[in-house]
Order: sequence, then structure tokens, then C-alpha cells
Amino acid sequence: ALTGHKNWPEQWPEAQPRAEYDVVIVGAGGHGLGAAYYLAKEHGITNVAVIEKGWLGGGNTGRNTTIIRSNYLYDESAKLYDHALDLWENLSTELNYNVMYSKRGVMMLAHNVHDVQSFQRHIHANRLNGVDNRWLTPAEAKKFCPPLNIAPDARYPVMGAALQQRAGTARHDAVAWGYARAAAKRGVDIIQNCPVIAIRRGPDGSVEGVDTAKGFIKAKKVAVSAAGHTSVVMESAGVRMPLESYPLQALVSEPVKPVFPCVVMSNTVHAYISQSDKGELVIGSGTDQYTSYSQRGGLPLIEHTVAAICEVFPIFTRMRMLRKWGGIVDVTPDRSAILGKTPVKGLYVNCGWGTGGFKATPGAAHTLAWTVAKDEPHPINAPFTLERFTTGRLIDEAAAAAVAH
Ligand SMILES: Cc1cc2nc3c(=O)[nH]c(=O)nc-3n(C[C@H](O)[C@H](O)[C@H](O)COP(=O)(O)OP(=O)(O)OC[C@H]3O[C@@H](n4cnc5c(N)ncnc54)[C@H](O)[C@@H]3O)c2cc1C
Ligand SMILES: CSCC(=O)[O-]
Repeated sequence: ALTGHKNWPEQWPEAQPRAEYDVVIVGAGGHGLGAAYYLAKEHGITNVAVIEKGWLGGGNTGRNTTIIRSNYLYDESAKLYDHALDLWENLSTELNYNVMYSKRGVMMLAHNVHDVQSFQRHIHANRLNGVDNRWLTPAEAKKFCPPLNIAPDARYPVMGAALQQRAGTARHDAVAWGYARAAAKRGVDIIQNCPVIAIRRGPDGSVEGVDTAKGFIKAKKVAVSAAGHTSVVMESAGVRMPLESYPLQALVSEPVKPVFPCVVMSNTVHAYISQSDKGELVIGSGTDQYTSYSQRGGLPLIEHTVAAICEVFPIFTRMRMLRKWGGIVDVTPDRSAILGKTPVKGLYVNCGWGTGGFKATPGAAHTLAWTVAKDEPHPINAPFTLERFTTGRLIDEAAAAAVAH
């Protein structure tokens, strides 16, 4: 039973591993915790353990810049990210935890003819898929976001913008905490500070369980949702993943009064910005350009980012930055996720979300749970196979990824 201070939100018990579970999920990020929740809630599978090497939510789920949108180009992507957006709408009620989902709008800036053509192609494709996205002139973009500099003599003048009004932000920690508490209430064990050292396979090649720092845990089904470390974990099962892991950094300013009403992103100047409910400017850009499992990146990238932000938003030139940090993003060749079965019986994988998997969290979790429960992908995640990198049926979303990586 969950206990705690009467005025304090209930948390989750500190579970210790049992000898065997029906399902083990590697990684207590939003995706892994959410998958455990939906396994219990929608499929009645509660003998589940989520194994986390650090603390739950301490990976990219707790380190991202919280942008949520679904304005991707391909039909498959629109279905996956809009499925997530549909689940975001009611997630606070579903989890009884305020995830602070805010539909403040996400505006993608165009600074050259290529940007204009690319974003207008996205807008037309989105409309065919029922995804809200519309074109704004520079003046309309400035009306929507007053701090925006639309001077024609700017280094990268704004030539227009694509606005997804339904898009926005959420409180990333609360997503992990909400899923963790709701999953634990349904009987899921969340085991923290317990790295999975290897996935163990039996004589017939199928999954037998996982070797962890706290011993072997038997399970016929193992789902890996380890983000930047997926390639390492999957290699222990003899599965080579088409992933590269990079540091992706973010930074926040000192808090100020509400001044920035939406989210603005720019592929060309490689920066994006929003303002948290506490008042900090939340800023990010592209990945460092070297592969690494480090959760920190280089200062040159931060210098480039703040220069880009000051160019597009001169009002922020004298803001002081409080802190910067990084996470490890797992990037596929086509910048789309891998979510489904693997060549190993009983082994499932959810990865490759790169710089953009926070927005997908409820949709990725929901379809991963479906895939594990039914041993078949949901129609929505069916196209996101590992095999597409041998068949060539790629889902190239590099443009929609909206940051350089
Ligand atoms: C700085 C930054 C900004 C970002 N901004 C955005 C954004 O604005 N919008 C957006 O959509 N996406 C964004 N992303 C990407 C997004 O954060 C991720 O794609 C998403 O959170 C991945 O969720 P997850 O649950 O798979 O990963 P994580 O939250 O990283 O969870 C994976 C977990 O697996 C654990 N793990 C790893 N190896 C092992 C092991 N061997 N044993 C046990 N546990 C293990 C890790 O400790 C981690 O807790 C950003 C990422 C970063 C780093
Ligand atoms: C880190 S980029 C954020 C996004 O993908 O919208």
C-alpha cells in the first residue's frame, strides 16, 4: 500500500527485484514507465518490472526542453505523433497528476526560400492528415510572438512561419512521476539504481531475462527503452542497432515575467526557445557533432546557440543564463524511431527518438505496451521497424526534426 504524508502526493514504493516477472522493461524514462502503465491498465499485465540504472526520469525525460508537436511530414509520422498529442490532451486526468500540458503553439521560422518551400510542403501534408498547421506572414508571426525580430536587414530575416497552434509544452518531470505512480498503483515494480548489465538469451535464442547489478531477473519478455544507451544494451543480446548517440544540450536563463507566449524553433539558425511557467527562457539547439555517451557537451555549441537567439530575439541580449546541461540522444539514419519487435524472440525495442521523443511519450508508451502484450505492433507503430534499414523503406524526417543532428 502507498503511504506518505497526508498532504504530500503519494509516490511509488522503492521496489527490490523479484526472481521473475512476465515483462521486464529496461529504462525508467517516460517511455518505459508509460509502457508499464499501459501494460497494466490496458492489457491487464501487472507482473512487470521497470529496471532503471539511475533514478527514474533522470535520463532524457528529465532533461529535455519539453516541446510537444506533431507537424511531421510523412503519413506514418503524423499518425504516431498525433496519437501522442491525442493522449497528451487528457494525460493529467488519466494519471491524476498535473503534467501541465500547455497548447501555447509551436512556430517554425522560415529564413530562406528552402525553408519556405519545406514548411509549406509540411503544412499541405499535415492538412491531408488532419494535423493543424498553418502559414503565417512575418507580420502575423510577430503578432503571435511579439519578441520576434522581423527586421528585413536581420542576418537571417524571417520570411514567414509554420504555426501548429495545438502544439506546446508540458512539465517533463511530472510525466515520469505521474506514470511511475500510476504504474506502481497497478502493481508494477519500479527498481531504481539497478543497471541492466546484459540481456540473457536461452539455448533456443529467445530471451530468458536480464542480468543486473542486483542479480539475474527471469522474464520471457524484455522491452528495451534505454534511449542513448539502447545500442549498448541491445548489443548484449547480439542485436546491432543503426543508432548513433550524441550529446544534446539545453540551457535556461534567469526567471523573468511572462514575455514569451509560445515556442519558436528555427532549423536555419539552429536554435529554439520557450518560457517555462517559472519564467526561465528554455533554450536549445542542435547536437554536438561527435558521438558520445556523455551527458554534457561543448561550450562552442552553447555560444552559437545564444548568438542565434540574440539575433532572432534582440530583446533577450542582456539576459543572464543560469545553467546548461545535456542528455544522450539516440539518432537513426532517417531520424525516425524504431518501435517494435526484434529478430530475438521475446525482445522488443523502443529507441531512435533522437532529439524529439519527449513529444511522443504517451504514444510511444501506448504502442510499445500494445506490441509487448500482443507480440505484434499496433498499426500506428508497425512502419517503425528495425528492418526498414535493410529494406530501404525509410521514414526520413530530418527536416521535421527541426534541429541540426
Ligand atoms: C537536452 C535535450 C532536449 C530535448 N528536447 C526535446 C523536446 O523539446 N521535445 C521532444 O520531443 N524531445 C526532446 N528531447 C528528446 C527526448 O528527451 C527523448 O527523446 C525522450 O525523452 C526519450 O524518452 P525515453 O523515456 O526513451 O528516454 P529516457 O528518459 O532517457 O529513459 C531511458 C532510461 O534508460 C535508462 N538506462 C539506460 N541504460 C540502462 C541500463 N543498462 N539499465 C537500466 N536502465 C538504463 C536511463 O538511465 C534512462 O533513465 C530532448 C533531449 C535532450 C537531451
Ligand atoms: C529538441 S527539438 C524539440 C522538438 O523536436 O520539437
